[in-house]
Amino acid sequence: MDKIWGQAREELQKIVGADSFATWIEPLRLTGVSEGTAVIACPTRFLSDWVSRHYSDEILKVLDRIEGPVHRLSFETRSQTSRQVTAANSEPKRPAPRVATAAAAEEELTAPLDQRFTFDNFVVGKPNELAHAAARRVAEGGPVTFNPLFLYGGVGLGKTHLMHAIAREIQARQPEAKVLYLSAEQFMYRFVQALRDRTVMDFKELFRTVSVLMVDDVQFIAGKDSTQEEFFHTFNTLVDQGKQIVISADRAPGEIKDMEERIKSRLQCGLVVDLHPTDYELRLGILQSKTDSFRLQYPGLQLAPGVLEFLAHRITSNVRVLEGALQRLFAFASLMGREITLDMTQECLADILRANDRKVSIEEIQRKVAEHYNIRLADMIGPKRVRTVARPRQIAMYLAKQMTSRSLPEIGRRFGGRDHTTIMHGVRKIEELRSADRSLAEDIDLLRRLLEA
Ligand SMILES: Nc1ncnc2c1ncn2[C@@H]1O[C@H](COP(=O)(O)OP(=O)(O)OP(=O)(O)O)[C@@H](O)[C@H]1O
Repeated sequence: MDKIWGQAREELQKIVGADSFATWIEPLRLTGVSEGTAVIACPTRFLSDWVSRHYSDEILKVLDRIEGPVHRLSFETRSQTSRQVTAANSEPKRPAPRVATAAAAEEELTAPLDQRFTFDNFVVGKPNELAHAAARRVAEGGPVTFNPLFLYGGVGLGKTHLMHAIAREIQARQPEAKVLYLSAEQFMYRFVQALRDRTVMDFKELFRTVSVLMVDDVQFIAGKDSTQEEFFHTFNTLVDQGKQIVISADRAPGEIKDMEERIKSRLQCGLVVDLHPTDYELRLGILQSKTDSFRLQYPGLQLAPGVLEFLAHRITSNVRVLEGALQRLFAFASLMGREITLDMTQECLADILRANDRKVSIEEIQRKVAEHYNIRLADMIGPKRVRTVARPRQIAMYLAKQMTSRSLPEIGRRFGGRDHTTIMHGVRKIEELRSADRSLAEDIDLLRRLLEA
């Protein structure tokens, strides 16, 4: 069974994506297949409900392909108290009314925490230091100083990572504390289910007995009136009882449209902190930290100097994209059995690099470098070979290769019709010098920053 499930997991990861896979599919196990029914063990009822509603088609298709006819999924939760069956092309069965104990029900409610999202793995830099410090403070427990802690920021900047890290840390420090972590979407889903099953009182009771409530992506309930109402009451009760609440969203409370004013104002009562877009240093730090873990996964892979710096400069959209790019690069290099070089990086990540292209032109680069080294712009394209001119020219070639998506022959044309091998030589020369000559490396960083500004 493990072999079949191993294969199925690989396929499912490709279909649903790494994040959803880690959250929803990773905790599942296939325990048997008989007469067209695959039995899947699931740690909580909440997870099995969610998976059967959102991923049963994908799981059925994959198992059917690998294992032969599979028409139905049967989910077994750890307690074995219930079995939920989902058939292909049919609506999921309505779960039977529950008479679970409070502890079991709570376990069902809490969304699974991603093992990778810990404080240790979170790289701190200027843009996220305040959010990180606040998250740490909440995770340490002790008297509640700000309630709620409201974390917000753009896509993929680490909100969920910090939320999971807080939840894990509190659980580790105070095993008796009831930490309830879930997304606002899951909150709504459970609330609607409670309405349908007429178990709203249980739902209320459950939420109101937790020690720490953490709700991710709260903007999701904007415009969902009855869910907002319920959320508001839960929120107030917990705050009144001095229980810690942690909320995340993709924007500041005041900017969430279709959210009731009273909720917005409640959300702003504690500490509101912003995860700012990453800067170069933070991106480089994250890449270095991820590279350390990839090195364990792909032992023996060589990484040429300058590749991480190149990625940190060129991929500025968000950390998820940055991570994905690095992952692809390591997987590609390991398949090819080759060192990760700048050329390979550009080839393998062409699509991501294009999407992140900051559109610095070669002319701008030449102008800035000429200004910086106090040489004439005409010398950038001219034939002079004295070092005081040739070195800045090579630096400009290097920056053109790193900061634009132009090919070597194209760059050559902009440098007075030079051959692509001359450009390649220039780029290599600067790569070598960069690692040996600190002041040159600093000069290049400064130039790059000026060009990015
Ligand atoms: N400072 C950081 N250090 C290490 N990894 C980070 C950091 N910031 C983000 N990441 C990683 O980037 C990825 C995206 O982060 P996360 O899911 O927390 O983003 P988010 O802000 O919740 O995004 P969304 O708005 O899409 O929900 C995760 O894999 C996370 O581990």
